[in-house]
Amino acid sequence: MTAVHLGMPSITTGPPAGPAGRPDTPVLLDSYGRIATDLRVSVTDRCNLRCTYCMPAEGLNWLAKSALLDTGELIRLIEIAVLKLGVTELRFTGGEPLLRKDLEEVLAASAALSPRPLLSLTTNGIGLERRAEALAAAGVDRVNVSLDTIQRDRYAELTRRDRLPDVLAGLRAARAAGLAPVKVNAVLMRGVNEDEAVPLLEFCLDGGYELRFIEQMPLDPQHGWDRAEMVSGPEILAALRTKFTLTPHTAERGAAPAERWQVDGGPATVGVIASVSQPFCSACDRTRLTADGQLRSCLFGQDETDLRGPMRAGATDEQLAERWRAAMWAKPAGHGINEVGFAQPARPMSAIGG
Ligand SMILES: Nc1nc2c(ncn2[C@@H]2O[C@H](COP(=O)(O)OP(=O)(O)OP(=O)(O)O)[C@@H](O)[C@H]2O)c(=O)[nH]1
Ligand SMILES: C[S@@+](CC[C@H](N)C(=O)[O-])C[C@H]1O[C@@H](n2cnc3c(N)ncnc32)[C@H](O)[C@@H]1O
Ligand code: SF4
Ligand code: SF4
Repeated sequence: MTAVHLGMPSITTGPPAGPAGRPDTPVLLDSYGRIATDLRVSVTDRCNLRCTYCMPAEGLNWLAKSALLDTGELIRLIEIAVLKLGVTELRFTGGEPLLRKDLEEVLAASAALSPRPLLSLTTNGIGLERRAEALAAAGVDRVNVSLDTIQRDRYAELTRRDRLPDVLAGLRAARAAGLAPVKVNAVLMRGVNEDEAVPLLEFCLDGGYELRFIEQMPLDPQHGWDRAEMVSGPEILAALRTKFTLTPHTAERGAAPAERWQVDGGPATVGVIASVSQPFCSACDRTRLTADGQLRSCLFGQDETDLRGPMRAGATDEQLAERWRAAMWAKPAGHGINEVGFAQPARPMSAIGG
């Protein structure tokens, strides 16, 4: 599917047009006709791991505490998204979202909204063992845990922290707390862990986790991404097929980044998030909020819209909602990674919210 640009002349019926041809609708519509119903909220840019492909050993220049949205500000923007802008799903991410001590409070406030949004978390799993029950009680529906290797030495090298046992305990705790399905996200890297496609799937089949492999994208702070080094979706599928029979999953994919396959006839599945080799931007339903209150219409966008400044200056809910709608109308068609002249956004993945 290709995104079709909704220019002003093509809109002849329906709601009246707003600024720059935007129809006066309450939802987060963009000029290509997509509606964002999935808000990804980064609650911090900090992390307790240092995955080599994500941040340097010394960490990054973290946002100052005063720059971060506080609990009340976060909840207010979530309320605006759900109650005024038609957002139906919230994903909390980071950095490492479990580093936010007020996460359960934000989750509980989100779960109390009517209509209640779906709530999920993307985490590295450190500390999940201790918090899984509380997260479930606060209203989290499901979690995605990042795990790129099941070899302890390799994990310590790749993340620069010897924490694999904590992550495995976190996965078990999430499953026990009923946060289903528990998904596992893995990035394969050439010469690092590309030999783990099959072992990771065996591990997830054993544990009852839903595994997805992710193509590495140009979002590293070092700007060192190299297309030739990326382990692509087709390569990953070929590796899996040396051991498993994969058949396309019949469920409607919708806006999901992962293309899913049934493993050995099902019901277990494995997914591939091939953002680079098979972009899914034309069906995108995402809007993003950074931990310092900047709105991004696209993971790869060059522009951000400040919500924190106006909010702290006394803007009303409707004024903030209007800024949000206007920013989303200007959302780009796609990430442009495969186009000449592509430029990586200034913020790395960990500061945008992966
Ligand atoms: N290009 C692109 N990639 C994305 C986007 N959102 C997530 N991803 C990629 O998908 C990976 C997994 O994201 P998750 O946080 O698990 O979210 P998800 O796959 O949408 O989650 P589910 O709803 O559980 O399937 C991320 O690490 C990114 O690599 C997006 O909007 N654009
Ligand atoms: C940025 S992290 C944030 C949440 C949490 N710290 C975690 O690791 O799950 C979210 C996801 O982004 C993935 N990621 C980080 N850098 C990436 C890149 N350049 N390309 C693709 N995925 C990336 C990670 O592997 C992880 O699964
Ligand atoms: S991928 Fe997640 S866990 Fe790893 S360094 Fe980045 S933010 Fe931290
Ligand atoms: S790259 Fe941008 S347009 Fe494409 S799926 Fe991600 S957020 Fe949506």
